[in-house]
Amino acid sequence: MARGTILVTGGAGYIGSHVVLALGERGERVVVLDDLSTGRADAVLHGELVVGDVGDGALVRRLLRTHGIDTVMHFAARTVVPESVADPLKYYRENTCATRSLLEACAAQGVRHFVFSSTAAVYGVPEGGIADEDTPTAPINPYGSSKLMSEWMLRDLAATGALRHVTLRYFNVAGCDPAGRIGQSTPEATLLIKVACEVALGRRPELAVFGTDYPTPDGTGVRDYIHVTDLADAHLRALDHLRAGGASLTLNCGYGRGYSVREVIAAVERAHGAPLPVREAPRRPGDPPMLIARAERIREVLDWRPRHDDLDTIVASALAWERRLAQGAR
Ligand SMILES: NC(=O)c1ccc[n+]([C@@H]2O[C@H](COP(=O)([O-])OP(=O)(O)OC[C@H]3O[C@@H](n4cnc5c(N)ncnc54)[C@H](O)[C@@H]3O)[C@@H](O)[C@H]2O)c1
Ligand SMILES: O=c1ccn([C@@H]2O[C@H](COP(=O)(O)OP(=O)(O)O[C@H]3O[C@H](CO)[C@H](O)[C@H](O)[C@H]3O)[C@@H](O)[C@H]2O)c(=O)[nH]1
Repeated sequence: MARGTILVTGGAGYIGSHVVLALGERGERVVVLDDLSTGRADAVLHGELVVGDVGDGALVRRLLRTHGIDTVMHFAARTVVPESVADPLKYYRENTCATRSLLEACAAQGVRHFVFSSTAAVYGVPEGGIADEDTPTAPINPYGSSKLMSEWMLRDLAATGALRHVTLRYFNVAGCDPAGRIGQSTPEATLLIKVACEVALGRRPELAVFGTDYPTPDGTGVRDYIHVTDLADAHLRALDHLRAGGASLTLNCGYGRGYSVREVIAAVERAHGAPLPVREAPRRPGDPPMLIARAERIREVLDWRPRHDDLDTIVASALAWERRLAQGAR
């Protein structure tokens, strides 16, 4: 069957740009729609970039029609948990309402396949800190709620037979393209590994450890960090699954192992070769103590085989990219 063109929303952002690169390496036809609010045009190394809002229904319908798009990969979103606590309606507008508008356009134009960037934040505080795909969803911050509502709309639309979807619930994504072509360039980043690398290179004065009294082995937050290149591969496999006629799926994307904030700091110190200036700080609003994936299903169903499942590898690639940024790269 002929491969249709893929619309990648948010393809100029951190994760989206890595997936666009992987699609390009496979010779897929790609159109990126991104408003460049946190993404960068020069991170789009493949396909055509259209600058615009994913919530602009008329624009999206025109793109779907004129490019003959049969698959949408939807990354565009606001992604900062504490910001969502402070400004929840922004998250419901930019994540939930924009996704509703996108889905409406997809249904109207006959898009058949949809790959959605969801999040482990839909689980809230799962028992034991570990979640499989059947763990009840109970988000504890508006970011997670905004994404869960999007999941529900997608599920319900798929139930009408309009399209099939793979919803990928990412745990904590980190690291950069091992070849150093693109990386994480998010301005005013809040994610731990990115921030720690900025501190290592003197671009920030210190690293705040948000919470040292969690019920975890060393008192700091525990997360399941997954390399962005392995995550990009999961997207290609999701695409192949849908093209082969596979059923709609919801899958965790993680390695099934957790690291504390202190363990991440130690890994950055190993890669950097020097201690980081660290300050203990209060808990950050909206943060669960521990979030680890049970991630067997994606291996079984998509035959996903991660190749970068190692914290030191993840951190080394993130630090290498940060050095390039410090030298003026994108
Ligand atoms: N980074 C993580 O650890 C993580 C974890 C779980 C889920 N996710 C999800 O993955 C997706 C990508 O996240 P990321 O880390 O690459 O973030 P990012 O901010 O780097 O990328 C988001 C991209 O979407 C664009 N965008 C935002 N709003 C838009 C709009 N209304 N119209 C068009 N473009 C818009 C931004 O300019 C940016 O390029 C998001 O949906 C996020 O919720 C990320
Ligand atoms: O400067 C920092 C930054 C983070 N942390 C801590 O490090 C851990 C990881 O925090 P991140 O900000 O790196 O990531 P989150 O777990 O908050 O959230 C990320 O992963 C989630 C899923 O697990 C969501 O999908 C979300 O999009 C994405 O931001 C948390 O315990 C946090 O408190 C610090 O101590 N200091």
